[in-house]
Amino acid sequence: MLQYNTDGTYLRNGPGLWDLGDYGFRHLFDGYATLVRVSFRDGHAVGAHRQIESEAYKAARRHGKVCYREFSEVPKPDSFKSFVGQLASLLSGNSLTDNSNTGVVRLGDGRVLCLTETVKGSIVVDPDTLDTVSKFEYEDKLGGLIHSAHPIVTDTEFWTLIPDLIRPGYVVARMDAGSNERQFVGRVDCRGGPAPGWVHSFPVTENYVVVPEMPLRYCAANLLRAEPTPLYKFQWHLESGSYMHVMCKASGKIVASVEVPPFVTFHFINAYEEKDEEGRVTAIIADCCEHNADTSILDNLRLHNLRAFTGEDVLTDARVGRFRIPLDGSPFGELEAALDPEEHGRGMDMCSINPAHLGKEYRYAYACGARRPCNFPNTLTKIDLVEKTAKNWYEEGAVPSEPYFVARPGALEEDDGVAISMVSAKDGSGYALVLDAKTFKEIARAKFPYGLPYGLHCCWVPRDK
Ligand SMILES: CC1=C(/C=C/C(C)=C\C=C\C(C)=C\C=C\C=C(C)\C=C\C=O)C(C)(C)CCC1
Ligand SMILES: [Fe+2]
Repeated sequence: MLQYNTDGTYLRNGPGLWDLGDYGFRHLFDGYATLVRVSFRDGHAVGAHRQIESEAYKAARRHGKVCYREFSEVPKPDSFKSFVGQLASLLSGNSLTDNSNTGVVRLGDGRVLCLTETVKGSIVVDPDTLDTVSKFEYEDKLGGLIHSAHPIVTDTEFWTLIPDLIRPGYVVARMDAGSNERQFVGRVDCRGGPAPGWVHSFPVTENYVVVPEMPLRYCAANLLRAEPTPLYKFQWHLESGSYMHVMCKASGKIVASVEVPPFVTFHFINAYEEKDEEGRVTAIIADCCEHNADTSILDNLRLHNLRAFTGEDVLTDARVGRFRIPLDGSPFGELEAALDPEEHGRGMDMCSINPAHLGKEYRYAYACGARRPCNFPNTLTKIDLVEKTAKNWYEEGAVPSEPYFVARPGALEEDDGVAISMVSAKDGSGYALVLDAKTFKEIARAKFPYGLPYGLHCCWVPRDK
């Protein structure tokens, strides 16, 4: 029995199925999407889980093998002829996966969408039955085969970033709630390297979109390869430089483009406008889960490493990376740790905030941190960016997923609510964990009748909506 007075459904998406008969995937991000639901009602929790019926998943089930290009795996060409065929289908985007195993968002009009990095991998699901309802198809001419897996979604709009691999750059687009038509807002040309930097996510402020250009760049040749390369679909171009661009939401004009120290991030936490005493915007502050400019986190996440914890501390260090992007025309921006990474055990990823503070000044972030030695983030951490401290939750041998913040209805304070996570316990069982976001102490846990795989991102569907 849960003593928790917010009714609604917590949804979590992630790559949950890594085995096809005798064949096993090798990387965490390859798994076929598993959607989990925990519905809270009158103090009780009811759970369910289901595979998303993507074309990639259905074809793999039908043929007992990988049929589309996943994060690290690609279909094995049976012959040179079929390889040529694959090349053609890659150029058209046909061979790319629609395995929407990364995020789940509730759009302003109530539709629930599962997402990955491919545009075709946007799939509408039913949050009650977990049915795969339909493909989400854009009704515009913007095109693009890949996009940021994390759009910015509010009750009224949707912002997305589309990398352009042909003419290296990014297109920024927005879409009204209730529509399937993205509108072109503006374009950022890359300042370095042969291809755009990977944009798994990006932040916005009230008036600006921040476009990151990191030295971990998409690589067309790696997209074509049959075997996983050390950096999968990407290449590290330290020499290309790292940049942060700021685009005005209203005009689509670039108001700042600065060089910054090298960085590696999947997840931006939030961003806001820094103002002087007269209320003029002087800089953009953008925070992310930053892996100390080290790409080896991608290797850390190979299933072989995750399944073989030897007691050795192998998780690479991460921090809350805080960018300061000046708007006065200076050519350089800053990147520093927002707090001492020891506060959260030098592990930092899978973050959430109070959505009421999206794009605005904020104080708290919730994420997965580390208690060392470990091979994967194994704590939940509440970061106080003002005090520069962290409160940590830990249970021996447990692996918690993204702590997702849900505000208490009528809340006035930023941390008035709960953080919900799903935890895999040491004995293989699992439970949904509800932490008081203020104290970061456990309020309730609901045990599942069976263990569930690890998962990535979440959303909340309030009961009345
Ligand atoms: C990147 C491309 C593709 C696929 C991307 C996919 C399937 C997922 C990416 C997920 C990410 C980046 C998740 C990050 C999680 C980080 C964790 C758990 C960190 C923990 C460390 O502390 C396609 C779809 C194959 C297309 C090409 C590009
Ligand atoms: Fe993500």
